[in-house]
Order: sequence, then structure tokens, then C-alpha cells
Amino acid sequence: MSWGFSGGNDDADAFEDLRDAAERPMWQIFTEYGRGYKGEFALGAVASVIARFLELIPALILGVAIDSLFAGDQAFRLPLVPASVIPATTEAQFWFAVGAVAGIYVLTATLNWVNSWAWNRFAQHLQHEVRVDTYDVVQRLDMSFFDSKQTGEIMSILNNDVNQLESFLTNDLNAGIRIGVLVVGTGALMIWLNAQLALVALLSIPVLALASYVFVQRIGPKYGRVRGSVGALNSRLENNIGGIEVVKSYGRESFERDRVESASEDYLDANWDAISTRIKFFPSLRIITGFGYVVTFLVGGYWLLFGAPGPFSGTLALGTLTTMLLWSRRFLWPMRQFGNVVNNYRYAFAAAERVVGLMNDPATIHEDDDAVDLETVDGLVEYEDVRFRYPEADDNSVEDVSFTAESGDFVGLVGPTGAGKTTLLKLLMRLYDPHEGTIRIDGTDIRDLSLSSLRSHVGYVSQEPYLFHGTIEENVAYGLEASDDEIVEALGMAGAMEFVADLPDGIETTVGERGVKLSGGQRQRIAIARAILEDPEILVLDEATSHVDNETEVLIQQSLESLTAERTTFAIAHRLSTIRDADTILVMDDGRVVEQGPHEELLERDGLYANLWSVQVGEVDALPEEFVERTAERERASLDDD
Ligand SMILES: Nc1ncnc2c1ncn2[C@@H]1O[C@H](COP(=O)(O)OP(=O)(O)OP(=O)(O)O)[C@@H](O)[C@H]1O
Repeated sequence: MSWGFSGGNDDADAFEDLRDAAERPMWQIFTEYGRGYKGEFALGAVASVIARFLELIPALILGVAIDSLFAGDQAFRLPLVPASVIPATTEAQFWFAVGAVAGIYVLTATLNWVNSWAWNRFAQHLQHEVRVDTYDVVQRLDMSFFDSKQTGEIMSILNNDVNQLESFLTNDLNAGIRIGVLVVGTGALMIWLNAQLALVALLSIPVLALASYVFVQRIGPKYGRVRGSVGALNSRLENNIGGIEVVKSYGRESFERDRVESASEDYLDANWDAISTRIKFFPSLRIITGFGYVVTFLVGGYWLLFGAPGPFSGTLALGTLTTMLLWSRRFLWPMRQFGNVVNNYRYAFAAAERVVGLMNDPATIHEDDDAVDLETVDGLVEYEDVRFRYPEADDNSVEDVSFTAESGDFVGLVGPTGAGKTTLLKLLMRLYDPHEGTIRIDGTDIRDLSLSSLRSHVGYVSQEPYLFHGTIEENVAYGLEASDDEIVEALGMAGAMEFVADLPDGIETTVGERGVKLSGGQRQRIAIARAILEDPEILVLDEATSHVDNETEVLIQQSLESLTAERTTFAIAHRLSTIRDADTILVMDDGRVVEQGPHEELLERDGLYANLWSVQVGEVDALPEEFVERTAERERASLDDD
């Protein structure tokens, strides 16, 4: 038997299915989120196109200057520039050429600024919207999604993958357009200047395209693995820092170091695998482009020195060759950059697959199109033949449960650990949907209600309430507009005011991450105050006072009495004294409600409840053999599961 844990790195890419389901993810992101910034995108693209064309002109002017001003055997003519604009004297033509080149550089710099401004705006806003939307989609996903994914992995998508997209959009998409324009523009100009020599210079393009295609095919899956292992490493780190108290108290620093090392090694291996493919690609691009340049120089130089070689004909001027060579450098350089763009595209694609996959994850808990809002609630709750199993579990956690809680009832739920009490009540909030059966509030199937209205009418205080980093005040109000007086009143009813009053900043005291600066019982009381302020018509208390001492519990119960008297309340309790006065008690075992009724009646039945009660009041000797045997058996089974 292994006593390790299955950690993030054992499950290299928990999002593989989602990634596979994402179709054309880059396009989806670009069209959906880029739509609002079409103007910026177009402005950036136009500025980039014009700037790239302008960048080609100085080489043309230089070629013309060589052939007309310096070698002096041709007239000073510039394409598309009317002869009337060109000065007559050589000196004036020289200054004209210098001025034109300088002017073009200033214009190009201005256009580059416009391009950067527009494209960064586009990419930054797109990134911001993708991040916010992805977060919003994630927080609405089913609980079963969170049950099967680790926080670190989800964070990795929300952070690293979204940033990856931004980096591609800011730098590489821009570079891609620039390269496209330069290659097409330069290619067209070269053909216009000397079509025969242009053929030689452009020969490397199909070879480069083929090499890039092969590269993309090989690197794609490798980048997918890299993104997956980043997520797994994040999970490992997040898990360990979250559990730092356990790490320290058990002195397991070296054990955890090994696990982080192993996750980091997986990332290293995945990355190295991708890097070794990538570093072969770039030199091969350099060889191809270099070879193209050498061949152009060879053919052009031979042509100048010895006349048209082989199949070529006509004459070639020195200035033309110079322009061609300068242009081919301008055009071969971006072709090499093209490798970078392709590489980064593949990397961003792997990130986009995860983002889009996550966004498209079909929710199983969804609202009907004609879902109605629950307006006023009487609080009649009915369960009818409800059956539920967690997605990856072998057995049902809730089995054929039927009961009715009348409006205003106080319903206690008791039973051995793992009997299904919490699960039964999570179904009421539709954190999960039952596989069979129906749950109704005031006679309406909860699946016909809008999720937000359902949840706003059901208040839930869990066993281990979560407090957010912030003040007590913020944690009690939790997004609601509430005055200090209302907060203090809620804290008072929850039995929290006397300890809050003793804190240095009272209700403005910061509770630390997850509320670490408070004790378990204090956290529970803050959570009860949160539920009191919410004022829901149906209240679920899931061992809400399990961490407080007996006297405090009595105090809280007294103050909650008026609260629970007016609303339907479900209270799960291991300390049976807390639900002794309930209108009805549901006794659960193995997912079933095996007994129900008020306290006295259940004691008289002398069944499971009576046995649990005997345990609580210390009458252990009176317990039947069968009960003791089952408890021991359950204990063994839970140890085997671990
Ligand atoms: N998210 C989950 N995924 C899979 N199985 C789960 C999940 N949550 C609970 N279970 C299983 O469902 C069963 C019922 O759990 P539940 O938490 O409802 O029991 P409980 O009666 O509230 O226990 P306790 O008194 O210990 O809180 C248990 O066997 C538990 O292991």
C-alpha cells in the first residue's frame, strides 16, 4: 500500500478533456473578445502596414542614388513620384534623397508609436476581459468540477494561460502582421524591380513554409504538456503553502521538498522536450534564409560581372542589385522572426485551448430558460424519493430519501459520520442535482427556480466556514449593504460580540487568510452572523456550532431561537443535545433516512437514534452488540478508503 498522496504531478494534465473539446480556440477568443476593440486593432494594423511599406523606401532611394548620383549613368527617377517634384541639379537631388530618407524614418517612428499604442490597448483589454469572463465562468461551474480539480490548476489557467495569450497578442500577432506585409510587400517590389532575380531571392519562402509546418506539428503536443505541467506544479505549491501548518507540525519539509522537486522535474522535462525541438528549428531557419541570401548574391554578382547567367536574360544595374540585396535582407530577417511567431503561436494556442475548454465546459446544473424567481417563501420543503451519487463514487450518498418539513419547522439531522447528512442538504441548494427524485420548496420543483433566487433564500453555515481575507465587518456583510448597527446586532445574535468587542479594532479587525487569526469557534460564530444578516427564509446549519464550547453553544442557541422560530431550519448535529427540541429529527445511515420523529418518540423506538443518544449521555454499557460492531466496521472501512 502506498502512503503518498495523489498530487498534481501524478495527474499531468487534469484539463486534457477540456483541451480536446476546444475548437479553434484562438479564433474564438479573438473574435469574441476582440470585437469590442475593432477600431484599435484596425488602427494598429493599418499603421503597421504603412510603416512597413515606408521602411522599404530608403533602400530604393539608395539604389536610385547609386545608379544616378554616384555612378551617374541613369536619370534620378523615383517610382510614383512625379518628375515635376524632383529637382533638376545633382546637388539638389542629393539633398532631396537625404531629406526623403530622413522624413521617412520620422514618419515610420510615428506610425510605430501609433501601432504600439493601438495594439497594446487591444491586447490589454482583451486579456482583462478574457480573465474576468473566465473567472466568472469558473465560479459558476458545478461543484463536481471543483471536487475533481485542484485550485492551483485552475489558478494556472486564470493567470498563466491568460497572460500567455496577452503576450502573444501584444508581441507576436503584431509581428506576424508586420512579417506578412514585409514579405508580400518586399516580394512584390522585388518582382517589379527585377522579376528574374526576385525568383531566386524568393526561392527560400516555400522551404521556410515547409520547415515551419513540420515544426508546428511537432511542437504543438509538447506545448500542451508544458501548460499541463505548469498547472500541476502550481497545484503542488498551492497545496503545500495552504497546508504549511501540517507540513511544519509533522516536520515533513523534506518530504514536501521531494514532491515539489518531482512536480518541478515534470515541468522541466516537458519544457526541455519542447526546447530541444525549438532550438533545432531556429538554426535551420537561419541556414535556409542565409542560403537564399548567398544564392541571390551569387546570381546577381555573376550577372553584373559576366552577364546574365543560365536561363536569365537582360542587364542588371549595380544599384538594382544593391536594392535587391538590401530588400532580401529586410525580407529574410522577418522570415526568421516568423519562426518565433509560429513558436509563440503554438504556445499561446495551448493556453487558449485550456481557457476556451474551461469556458465551454458544459454545466450539469443549469437554469431552465423559463426558470422562475422564488419571491416570497413560506418554507415548506419536500424531498421525494431522492437519490444521489457523487460523480466518481461507487455508491449512492443519498438513497430513496423522502420527507416533508413544514414551514417554520426545526429539523434535526443526525447519523454516523459519512451517512449523507451534508450531501442531503447540499442538494437543497442545488450544489448538486439528484439523479432521481424531486425536491420542492413551497410546492415548486427547485429545478424550475432560478439558481440565484433559490440560493438567496437558503442560508448555509458549514462545518468549516470560510472567511475571506478582510475585516470581520466585511466578512459578515459579505457583499450586502449593511450598517454597522446591523452587523453588530447579527454578531450579537451569533454570540460573537463579546470576543469581537475585545479585539483591538473591533469589527474592523482583519481576520487573516481563511480567518486564521480566529479560533474555529470564533470563525463559526462569524459565519452564523453572516447567515443571520442574510436573513434567508430557509436556514441550513451544518454542525454550525461544533467548534464552540458547551456554554457558548447554549448562548448561541438561545439567541438563534427567535431566528429559527420564524423559518424552516435544518440543523445537522453530532451533539444531539442541540437538536433535542427539534420538531422532527431525521436519522440517517448509509444515505437513507432510517428513522424520523421527535426526540422522545425516537428514544422509545430504541433504534439507531436511541443508541447514538446512549453514546452521548455516556451509557455505553447499554449499547447493543450489533451497534458497537457496526461502528467498528465503519471505522475500519474508512481507514481502508484512506
Ligand atoms: N465531493 C464528494 N465527492 C465524492 N464523495 C463525497 C463527496 N462529499 C462527500 N462524499 C461522500 O459521500 C458520503 C456522505 O458524505 P456527507 O459529507 O454527506 O456525510 P455526513 O453524514 O455529512 O458526514 P459527517 O457527519 O462526517 O459530516 C460519504 O461517504 C463521503 O465520503
